[in-house]
Amino acid sequence: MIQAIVTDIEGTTGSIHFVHQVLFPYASQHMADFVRQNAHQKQVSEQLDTVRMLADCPQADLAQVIEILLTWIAEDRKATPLKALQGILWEQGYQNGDFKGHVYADVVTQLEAWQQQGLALYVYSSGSIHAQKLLFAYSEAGDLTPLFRGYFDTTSGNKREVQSYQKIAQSIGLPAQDLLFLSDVVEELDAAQAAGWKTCQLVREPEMRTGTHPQVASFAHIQLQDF
Ligand SMILES: CSCCC(=O)C(=O)COP(=O)(O)O
Ligand SMILES: [Mg+2]
Repeated sequence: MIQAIVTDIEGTTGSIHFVHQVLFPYASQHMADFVRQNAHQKQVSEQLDTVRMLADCPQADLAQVIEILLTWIAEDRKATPLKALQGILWEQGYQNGDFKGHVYADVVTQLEAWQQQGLALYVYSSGSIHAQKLLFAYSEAGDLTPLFRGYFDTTSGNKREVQSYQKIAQSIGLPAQDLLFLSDVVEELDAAQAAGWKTCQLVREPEMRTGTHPQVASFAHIQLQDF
């Protein structure tokens, strides 16, 4: 019996458009100034050092690190230090009211219903935990953070790797077969399934109908008794 639901964000709880046409452009636009102004802060300098290490450029100066970060944003690289910096940087955008987190209406209704039924709800996204909390705290539907019991990001591992789901199941403290993972990306669902999880693919756009996982177009169509 499903006891906990873990959901992806981009393409699942909210639109791909919001992430790629609002959040990523905001990060690209503000990254250089943000890095230059905050490079001396520990939480930023540590991430910049990790960027240098991952890029195999230990001597890179600030201008080069900024170039690497901008390239990674353009490539949609799920690199943990980039995601950490984006999270810090987006905070200002949310606080200024430059944008609100996009969440589909069916998601809000269904998450509330599941919470009422006693299910434990979690998020697993490549965006940093800080970025996840911001998106749901400043969502178009208001502060949705009380819905979630916990958050997981790439510090638990890559979303396409089986071990990430094993680690998250251990952290949640429930058997894998009692966990349902919701995502739009088949490779992520394949990894969760290989770890013993139940899976369901969100197909928000018809052209995304690929793979062999159970598919729904909306959270409203997810029937937990079918898993
Ligand atoms: C957490 S908000 C920003 C989302 C993001 O940065 C991203 O890369 C989307 O990843 P997801 O795993 O939710 O598809
Ligand atoms: Mg996704």
